[in-house]
Amino acid sequence: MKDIKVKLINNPNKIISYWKNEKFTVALIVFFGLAFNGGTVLGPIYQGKLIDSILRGDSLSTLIVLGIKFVAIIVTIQLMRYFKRLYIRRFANNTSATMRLMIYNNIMNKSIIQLEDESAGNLMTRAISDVELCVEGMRKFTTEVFDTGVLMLSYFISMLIYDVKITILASVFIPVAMLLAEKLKVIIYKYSIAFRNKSSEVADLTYGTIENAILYRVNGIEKRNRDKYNIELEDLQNKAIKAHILENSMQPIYNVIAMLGVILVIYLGGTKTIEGNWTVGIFSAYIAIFTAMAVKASKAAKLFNSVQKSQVSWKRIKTYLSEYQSKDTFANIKKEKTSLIVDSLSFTYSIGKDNIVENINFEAKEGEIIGVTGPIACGKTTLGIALLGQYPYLGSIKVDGKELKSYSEYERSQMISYLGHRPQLLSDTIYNNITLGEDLKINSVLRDICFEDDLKAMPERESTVVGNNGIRLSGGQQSRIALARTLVRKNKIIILDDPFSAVDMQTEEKIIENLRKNYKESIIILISHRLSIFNKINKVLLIKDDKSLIYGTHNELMESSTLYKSIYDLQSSGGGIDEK
Ligand SMILES: Nc1ncnc2c1ncn2[C@@H]1O[C@H](COP(=O)(O)OP(=O)(O)OP(=O)(O)O)[C@@H](O)[C@H]1O
Repeated sequence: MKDIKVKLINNPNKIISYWKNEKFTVALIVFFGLAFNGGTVLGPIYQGKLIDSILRGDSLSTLIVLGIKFVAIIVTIQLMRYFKRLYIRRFANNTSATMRLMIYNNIMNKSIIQLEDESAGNLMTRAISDVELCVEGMRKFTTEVFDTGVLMLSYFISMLIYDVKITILASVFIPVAMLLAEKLKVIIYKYSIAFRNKSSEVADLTYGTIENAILYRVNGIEKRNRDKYNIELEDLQNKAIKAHILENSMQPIYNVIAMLGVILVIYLGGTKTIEGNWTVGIFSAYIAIFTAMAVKASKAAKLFNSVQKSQVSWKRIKTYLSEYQSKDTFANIKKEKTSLIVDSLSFTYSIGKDNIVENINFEAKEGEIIGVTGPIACGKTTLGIALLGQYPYLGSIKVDGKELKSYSEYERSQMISYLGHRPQLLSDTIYNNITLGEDLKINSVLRDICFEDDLKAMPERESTVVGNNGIRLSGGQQSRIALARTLVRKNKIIILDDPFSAVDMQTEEKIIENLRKNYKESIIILISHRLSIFNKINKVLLIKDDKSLIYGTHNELMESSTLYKSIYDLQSSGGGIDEK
């Protein structure tokens, strides 16, 4: 199927928009749907004419002409059916792609706070599986508008043309079957939603189990976890049975109700035929049309059910469908010297909660490395995150004289790079992990992070695939590749949170030396517990337990802060800040 284009859509949270978005395809569906379903009735009509012609003893040539017409009608109708199906499938594919794009766009535009609230990955996986169900319901609905709606209408009209009284009397049972199906959908909906929710829970549990398999094994809790998983699976099965049993067990009942009218058709139509008011061919055509209509009507429940199921999915994805926002990639960043002025900065993750860091003041200029240290949980990581400007903050963070929050998100991403605690490596090559798909030279950054010897031992060099989360690399290699990613663009401000925890002290020293030499246009914020290299950097920010600060050079802090001096001395003699 060619020329499937993913189109942006207005009002993506209204389901009708998806039909509007595919106007041309929908027009073709309507054309072929009307032609196929409207024309289908001609099949039994011509079949009846053929029977009458045989009974009348018409000549062979008349029979052949009638036979050819009959075959031509059948072939044309089937062709119409083929095109109707083709375009409905195209509508479904396009809609599915559009919905996925809108969900992707919505997630990509969520703020960092919203993304932390719900795991973006899980959310996306769940929403995508709902897209499939929802679109399947939309496809069935579109199909059934013609296969049930138009078809039944054309059957009904042709039956009325044959005989109004018989048609009205015999068709009375059909709305009863449809009404029953319609009423039961509420109950089916209830069970269906319980099944879908459980299914999501089990999916989450499955992902969690895969992710934590080794943890469970090492700690000997595999059995406990398996037992819990089994209980959840049993519950899922029960809910699946309840959701499906009612839906499927009702079908024969609808059939019987809808078909009750056939008794009347046989009696009244038969009498009419015996009396000579109908030919055998008309009688046969009428029975065929009525039976087809009754069967269609009894299957209307399927339509209601599929619409109902798709509504369940639609409700779940609806909240993730919002107007497309293209990411702006315009950056107005000063080329000249970088400066950072932090004034009375206070920050907490959730509005209304106590500040985690408070009244932070310091200044830095390009070429400087600023160390941030302090006891466990004093807020070092939090300060690093606050300096990214992704969360709301109080006070001021000025980069090159302009308030950080007044830069656009894209500009901030171009000015500041950040290395968090976890290396967050992609299951890709070393090169792609560093460049994130951009065309960048990485030789010098590999030298800066002292990775050249490591690379020599890898036959594929920078094309080495690191495995899921960098599993094929050592801890120190993982953290240095993540460090290289943070350094490679030489952003104005580089925030490194504990980058050397998996690196030996000698390598750490060499890397710091490289940073000093080769990143003279950047300001580096180096968060660390380990103070051994703090005598080689420009300034140190010590955050104390009571949230108070000391800012100065290493030598100044050694003189002015007994806390800093004692930590430094302790670590120099083999202890650490945590023991303090
Ligand atoms: N995302 C978060 N939401 C709410 N509170 C958080 C969040 N992250 C950290 N905190 C809280 O902020 C406080 C400071 O944590 P932070 O990680 O900044 O300290 P740290 O000095 O970097 O710690 P460590 O030395 O252990 O690395 C802690 O009390 C922690 O519970």
